Amino acid sequence: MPDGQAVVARLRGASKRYGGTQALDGLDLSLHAGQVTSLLGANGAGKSTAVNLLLGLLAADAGEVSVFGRPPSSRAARLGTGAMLQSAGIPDRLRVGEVLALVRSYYRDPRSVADCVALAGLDGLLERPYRHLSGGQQRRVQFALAICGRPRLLCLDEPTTGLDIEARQGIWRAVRELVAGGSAVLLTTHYLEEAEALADHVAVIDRGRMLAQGSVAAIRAHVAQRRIRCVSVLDADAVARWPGVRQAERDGELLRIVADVAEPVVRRLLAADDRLHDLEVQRAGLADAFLELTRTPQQEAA
Ligand SMILES: Nc1ncnc2c1ncn2[C@@H]1O[C@H](COP(=O)(O)OP(=O)(O)OP(=O)(O)O)[C@@H](O)[C@H]1O
Repeated sequence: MPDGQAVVARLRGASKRYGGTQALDGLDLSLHAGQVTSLLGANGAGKSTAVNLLLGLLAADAGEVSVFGRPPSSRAARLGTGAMLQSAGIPDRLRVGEVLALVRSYYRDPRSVADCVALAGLDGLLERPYRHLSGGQQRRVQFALAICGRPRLLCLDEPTTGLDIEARQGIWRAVRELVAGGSAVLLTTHYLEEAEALADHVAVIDRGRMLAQGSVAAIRAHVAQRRIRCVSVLDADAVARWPGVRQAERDGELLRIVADVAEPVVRRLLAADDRLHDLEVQRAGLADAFLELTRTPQQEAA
């Protein structure tokens, strides 16, 4: 667990059931000031439910939920929390500048319009009716609304889905800036490279339970494997039987290998094929670790 930073929000043993579906099952999660926590999990794992509990939009059936030490539905928690959810509910007859003015008016010390425009990339959009914006532009407006109250807790539920690379990187820059200013950010995403780029802390959940949590490096360490790639004429099935090789397959002229430890396999490859070239070795990424963890749901938390 990250330490040294104040806990801003917490789920403790939180459970939530919808009819026959146990969406959250005793989940513990702490969000710390100045850190991005990325909540990862397959579709239906319970991520949005956790976010909705923190926002006070749903009540837990059991366990405790607190934001700044208070119930999420309290005024202090609501005014100190910004959120970007999967559905926005913005009155779409308004212009972007009008929506922003409306939401800014809720807060005592809102961020300036110029800051919101710069952080969310809204240049040239303030006069446009919200309903005429592209999906990606609407997401940027939603981000501006989430941050305009200078939230100490920012919940972003799949914020960059459908955004182009530039817009996505704009949101990443803004998140880094907010975190550097001390906000706690909860980010749910299916883009694992996004979690890899932003998260100080990663929590992987499955069927409403915590599977593993820790730094990106700690989660990656669940999978020690290396990926080896080279152009070689060696027979993939034969290589797959070498000691320490988990998997080998041919992809055109490429041989792709997954190995427990790279060096002995690389030595043997070079010895077996003196015309082998374009050799690359990569460590497992967060995506490999995520797949491994969610394939073996009984695995203990880190
Ligand atoms: N209002 C609801 N009524 C009934 N079941 C629901 C409701 N909301 C969520 N669920 C169920 O609860 C489980 C968790 O849903 P949740 O939306 O929290 O998952 P998620 O991890 O956010 O998924 P995704 O990645 O698809 O957004 C799912 O099985 C979902 O079908």
